[in-house]
Amino acid sequence: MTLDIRDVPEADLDRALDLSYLAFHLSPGEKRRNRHRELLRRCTRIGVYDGGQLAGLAAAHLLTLSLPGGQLPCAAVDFVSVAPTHRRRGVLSSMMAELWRRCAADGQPLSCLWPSESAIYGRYGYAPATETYRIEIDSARPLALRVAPDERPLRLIDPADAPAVLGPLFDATLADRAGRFTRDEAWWRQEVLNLDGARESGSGSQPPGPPRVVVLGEPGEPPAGYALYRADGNGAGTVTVDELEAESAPAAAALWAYLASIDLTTTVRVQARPADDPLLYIAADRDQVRVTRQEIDLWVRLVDVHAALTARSWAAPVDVVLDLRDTSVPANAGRFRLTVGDGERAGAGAASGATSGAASGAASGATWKPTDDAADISLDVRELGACYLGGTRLRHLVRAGLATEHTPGAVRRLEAALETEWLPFTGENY
Ligand SMILES: CC(=O)SCCNC(=O)CCNC(=O)[C@H](O)C(C)(C)COP(=O)(O)OP(=O)(O)OC[C@H]1O[C@@H](n2cnc3c(N)ncnc32)[C@H](O)[C@@H]1OP(=O)(O)O
Repeated sequence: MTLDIRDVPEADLDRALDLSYLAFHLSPGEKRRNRHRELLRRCTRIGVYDGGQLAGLAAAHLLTLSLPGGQLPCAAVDFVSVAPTHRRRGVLSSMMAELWRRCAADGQPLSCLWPSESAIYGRYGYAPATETYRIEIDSARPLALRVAPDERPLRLIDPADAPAVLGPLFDATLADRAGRFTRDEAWWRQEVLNLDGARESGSGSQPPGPPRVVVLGEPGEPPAGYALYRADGNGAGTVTVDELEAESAPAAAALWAYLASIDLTTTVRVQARPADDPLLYIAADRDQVRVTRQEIDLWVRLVDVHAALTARSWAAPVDVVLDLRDTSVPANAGRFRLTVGDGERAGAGAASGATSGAASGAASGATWKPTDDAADISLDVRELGACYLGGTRLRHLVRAGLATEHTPGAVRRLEAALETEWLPFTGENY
């Protein structure tokens, strides 16, 4: 069997979708298929051909991910499918190797994905980097909060107007939360608001199509917060919250109080919230606001460690030598000195919301240089990726035996530099 790895041309988009549906056991209708075709058309597409047969497919959306104090282009892997007749012969491994080459050529220092099975992607250097909570509010009674709600008016707006009205507030959140994707108008319309109704939104009895959009603030002024939600039922129904952003705790309190007071509903179900969501602290009765599920969210891979480390901001100065293992991308492997000389300046980038553009190493104040000096810490690129957005504590990985500290105190110092004000959060899927 001679396998040939090459780009999947647009002419093969339908074959690629058929392979994907075969691998995932799906039979979508025309609307969903059209959506998938359009998504796949915009992706980088790597195919493995066995003669005339497409036997393997890996695609990557070209997205931009928020980092502590910045943003970087990110290859967001999707549609990974190998024909059942060709599995376990290294097809996936060959596609991942090709993906690293493409990332280097296309200037994407990061890659991310949601795995179909957690056991698959660690071997390729991916690690869980963000976490999400599912939250349920018992709204059969008024929501008791310890913070007085912002008293500005709430209004429902046409979802078609939402990208323009909500976009600036969402963009501002990127400076606080690493792990989020930037959005353009098309992303808002199709992926977030489902304006064409092609996305598989609406679980169970929840209606598909666009969500309700409620905005906090005086008309004509920038909103202080918003929520995207759906309501169903008749008497004991459920409000399902897709997204909620607020500029302050009182603004968030106003929106949560609104969602919990919608008539004919008794439960508010929140699909994805950060693990440090202020709601968990301002709820006066924590029995009324329960975390019903805790999940790994986004998996991240540092494809170009130098670009990744010099693009983020750092919370404290640090000077450590890391002995880094990377079996898939050898250019990352070796002993390197990470120096962040000016912690104050590095932190200021995040505080001022310096989020525009791609890699901007100048703002981070970090250098990452090869060295012959003895290592302070040894670890795999997978563990560095887990800590990169600030969601995993390096000391926990050392305690778990996945990284080694050679110089006492080095792990604490690096951990202090990696720390972020808020935990990273993704909160949406593509
Ligand atoms: C981001 C995404 O799109 S996630 C979606 C992934 N796709 C799916 O789940 C669809 C159904 N499954 C498939 O299409 C295939 O089985 C794939 C893509 C998961 C694996 O493709 P294959 O070509 O069989 O993988 P390949 O032969 O390259 O295996 C590489 C390694 O991963 C391991 N591996 C592959 N699949 C799995 C799995 N499901 N669970 C655990 N290990 C796995 C192999 O054992 C092998 O290990 P080794 O390097 O130690 O020998």
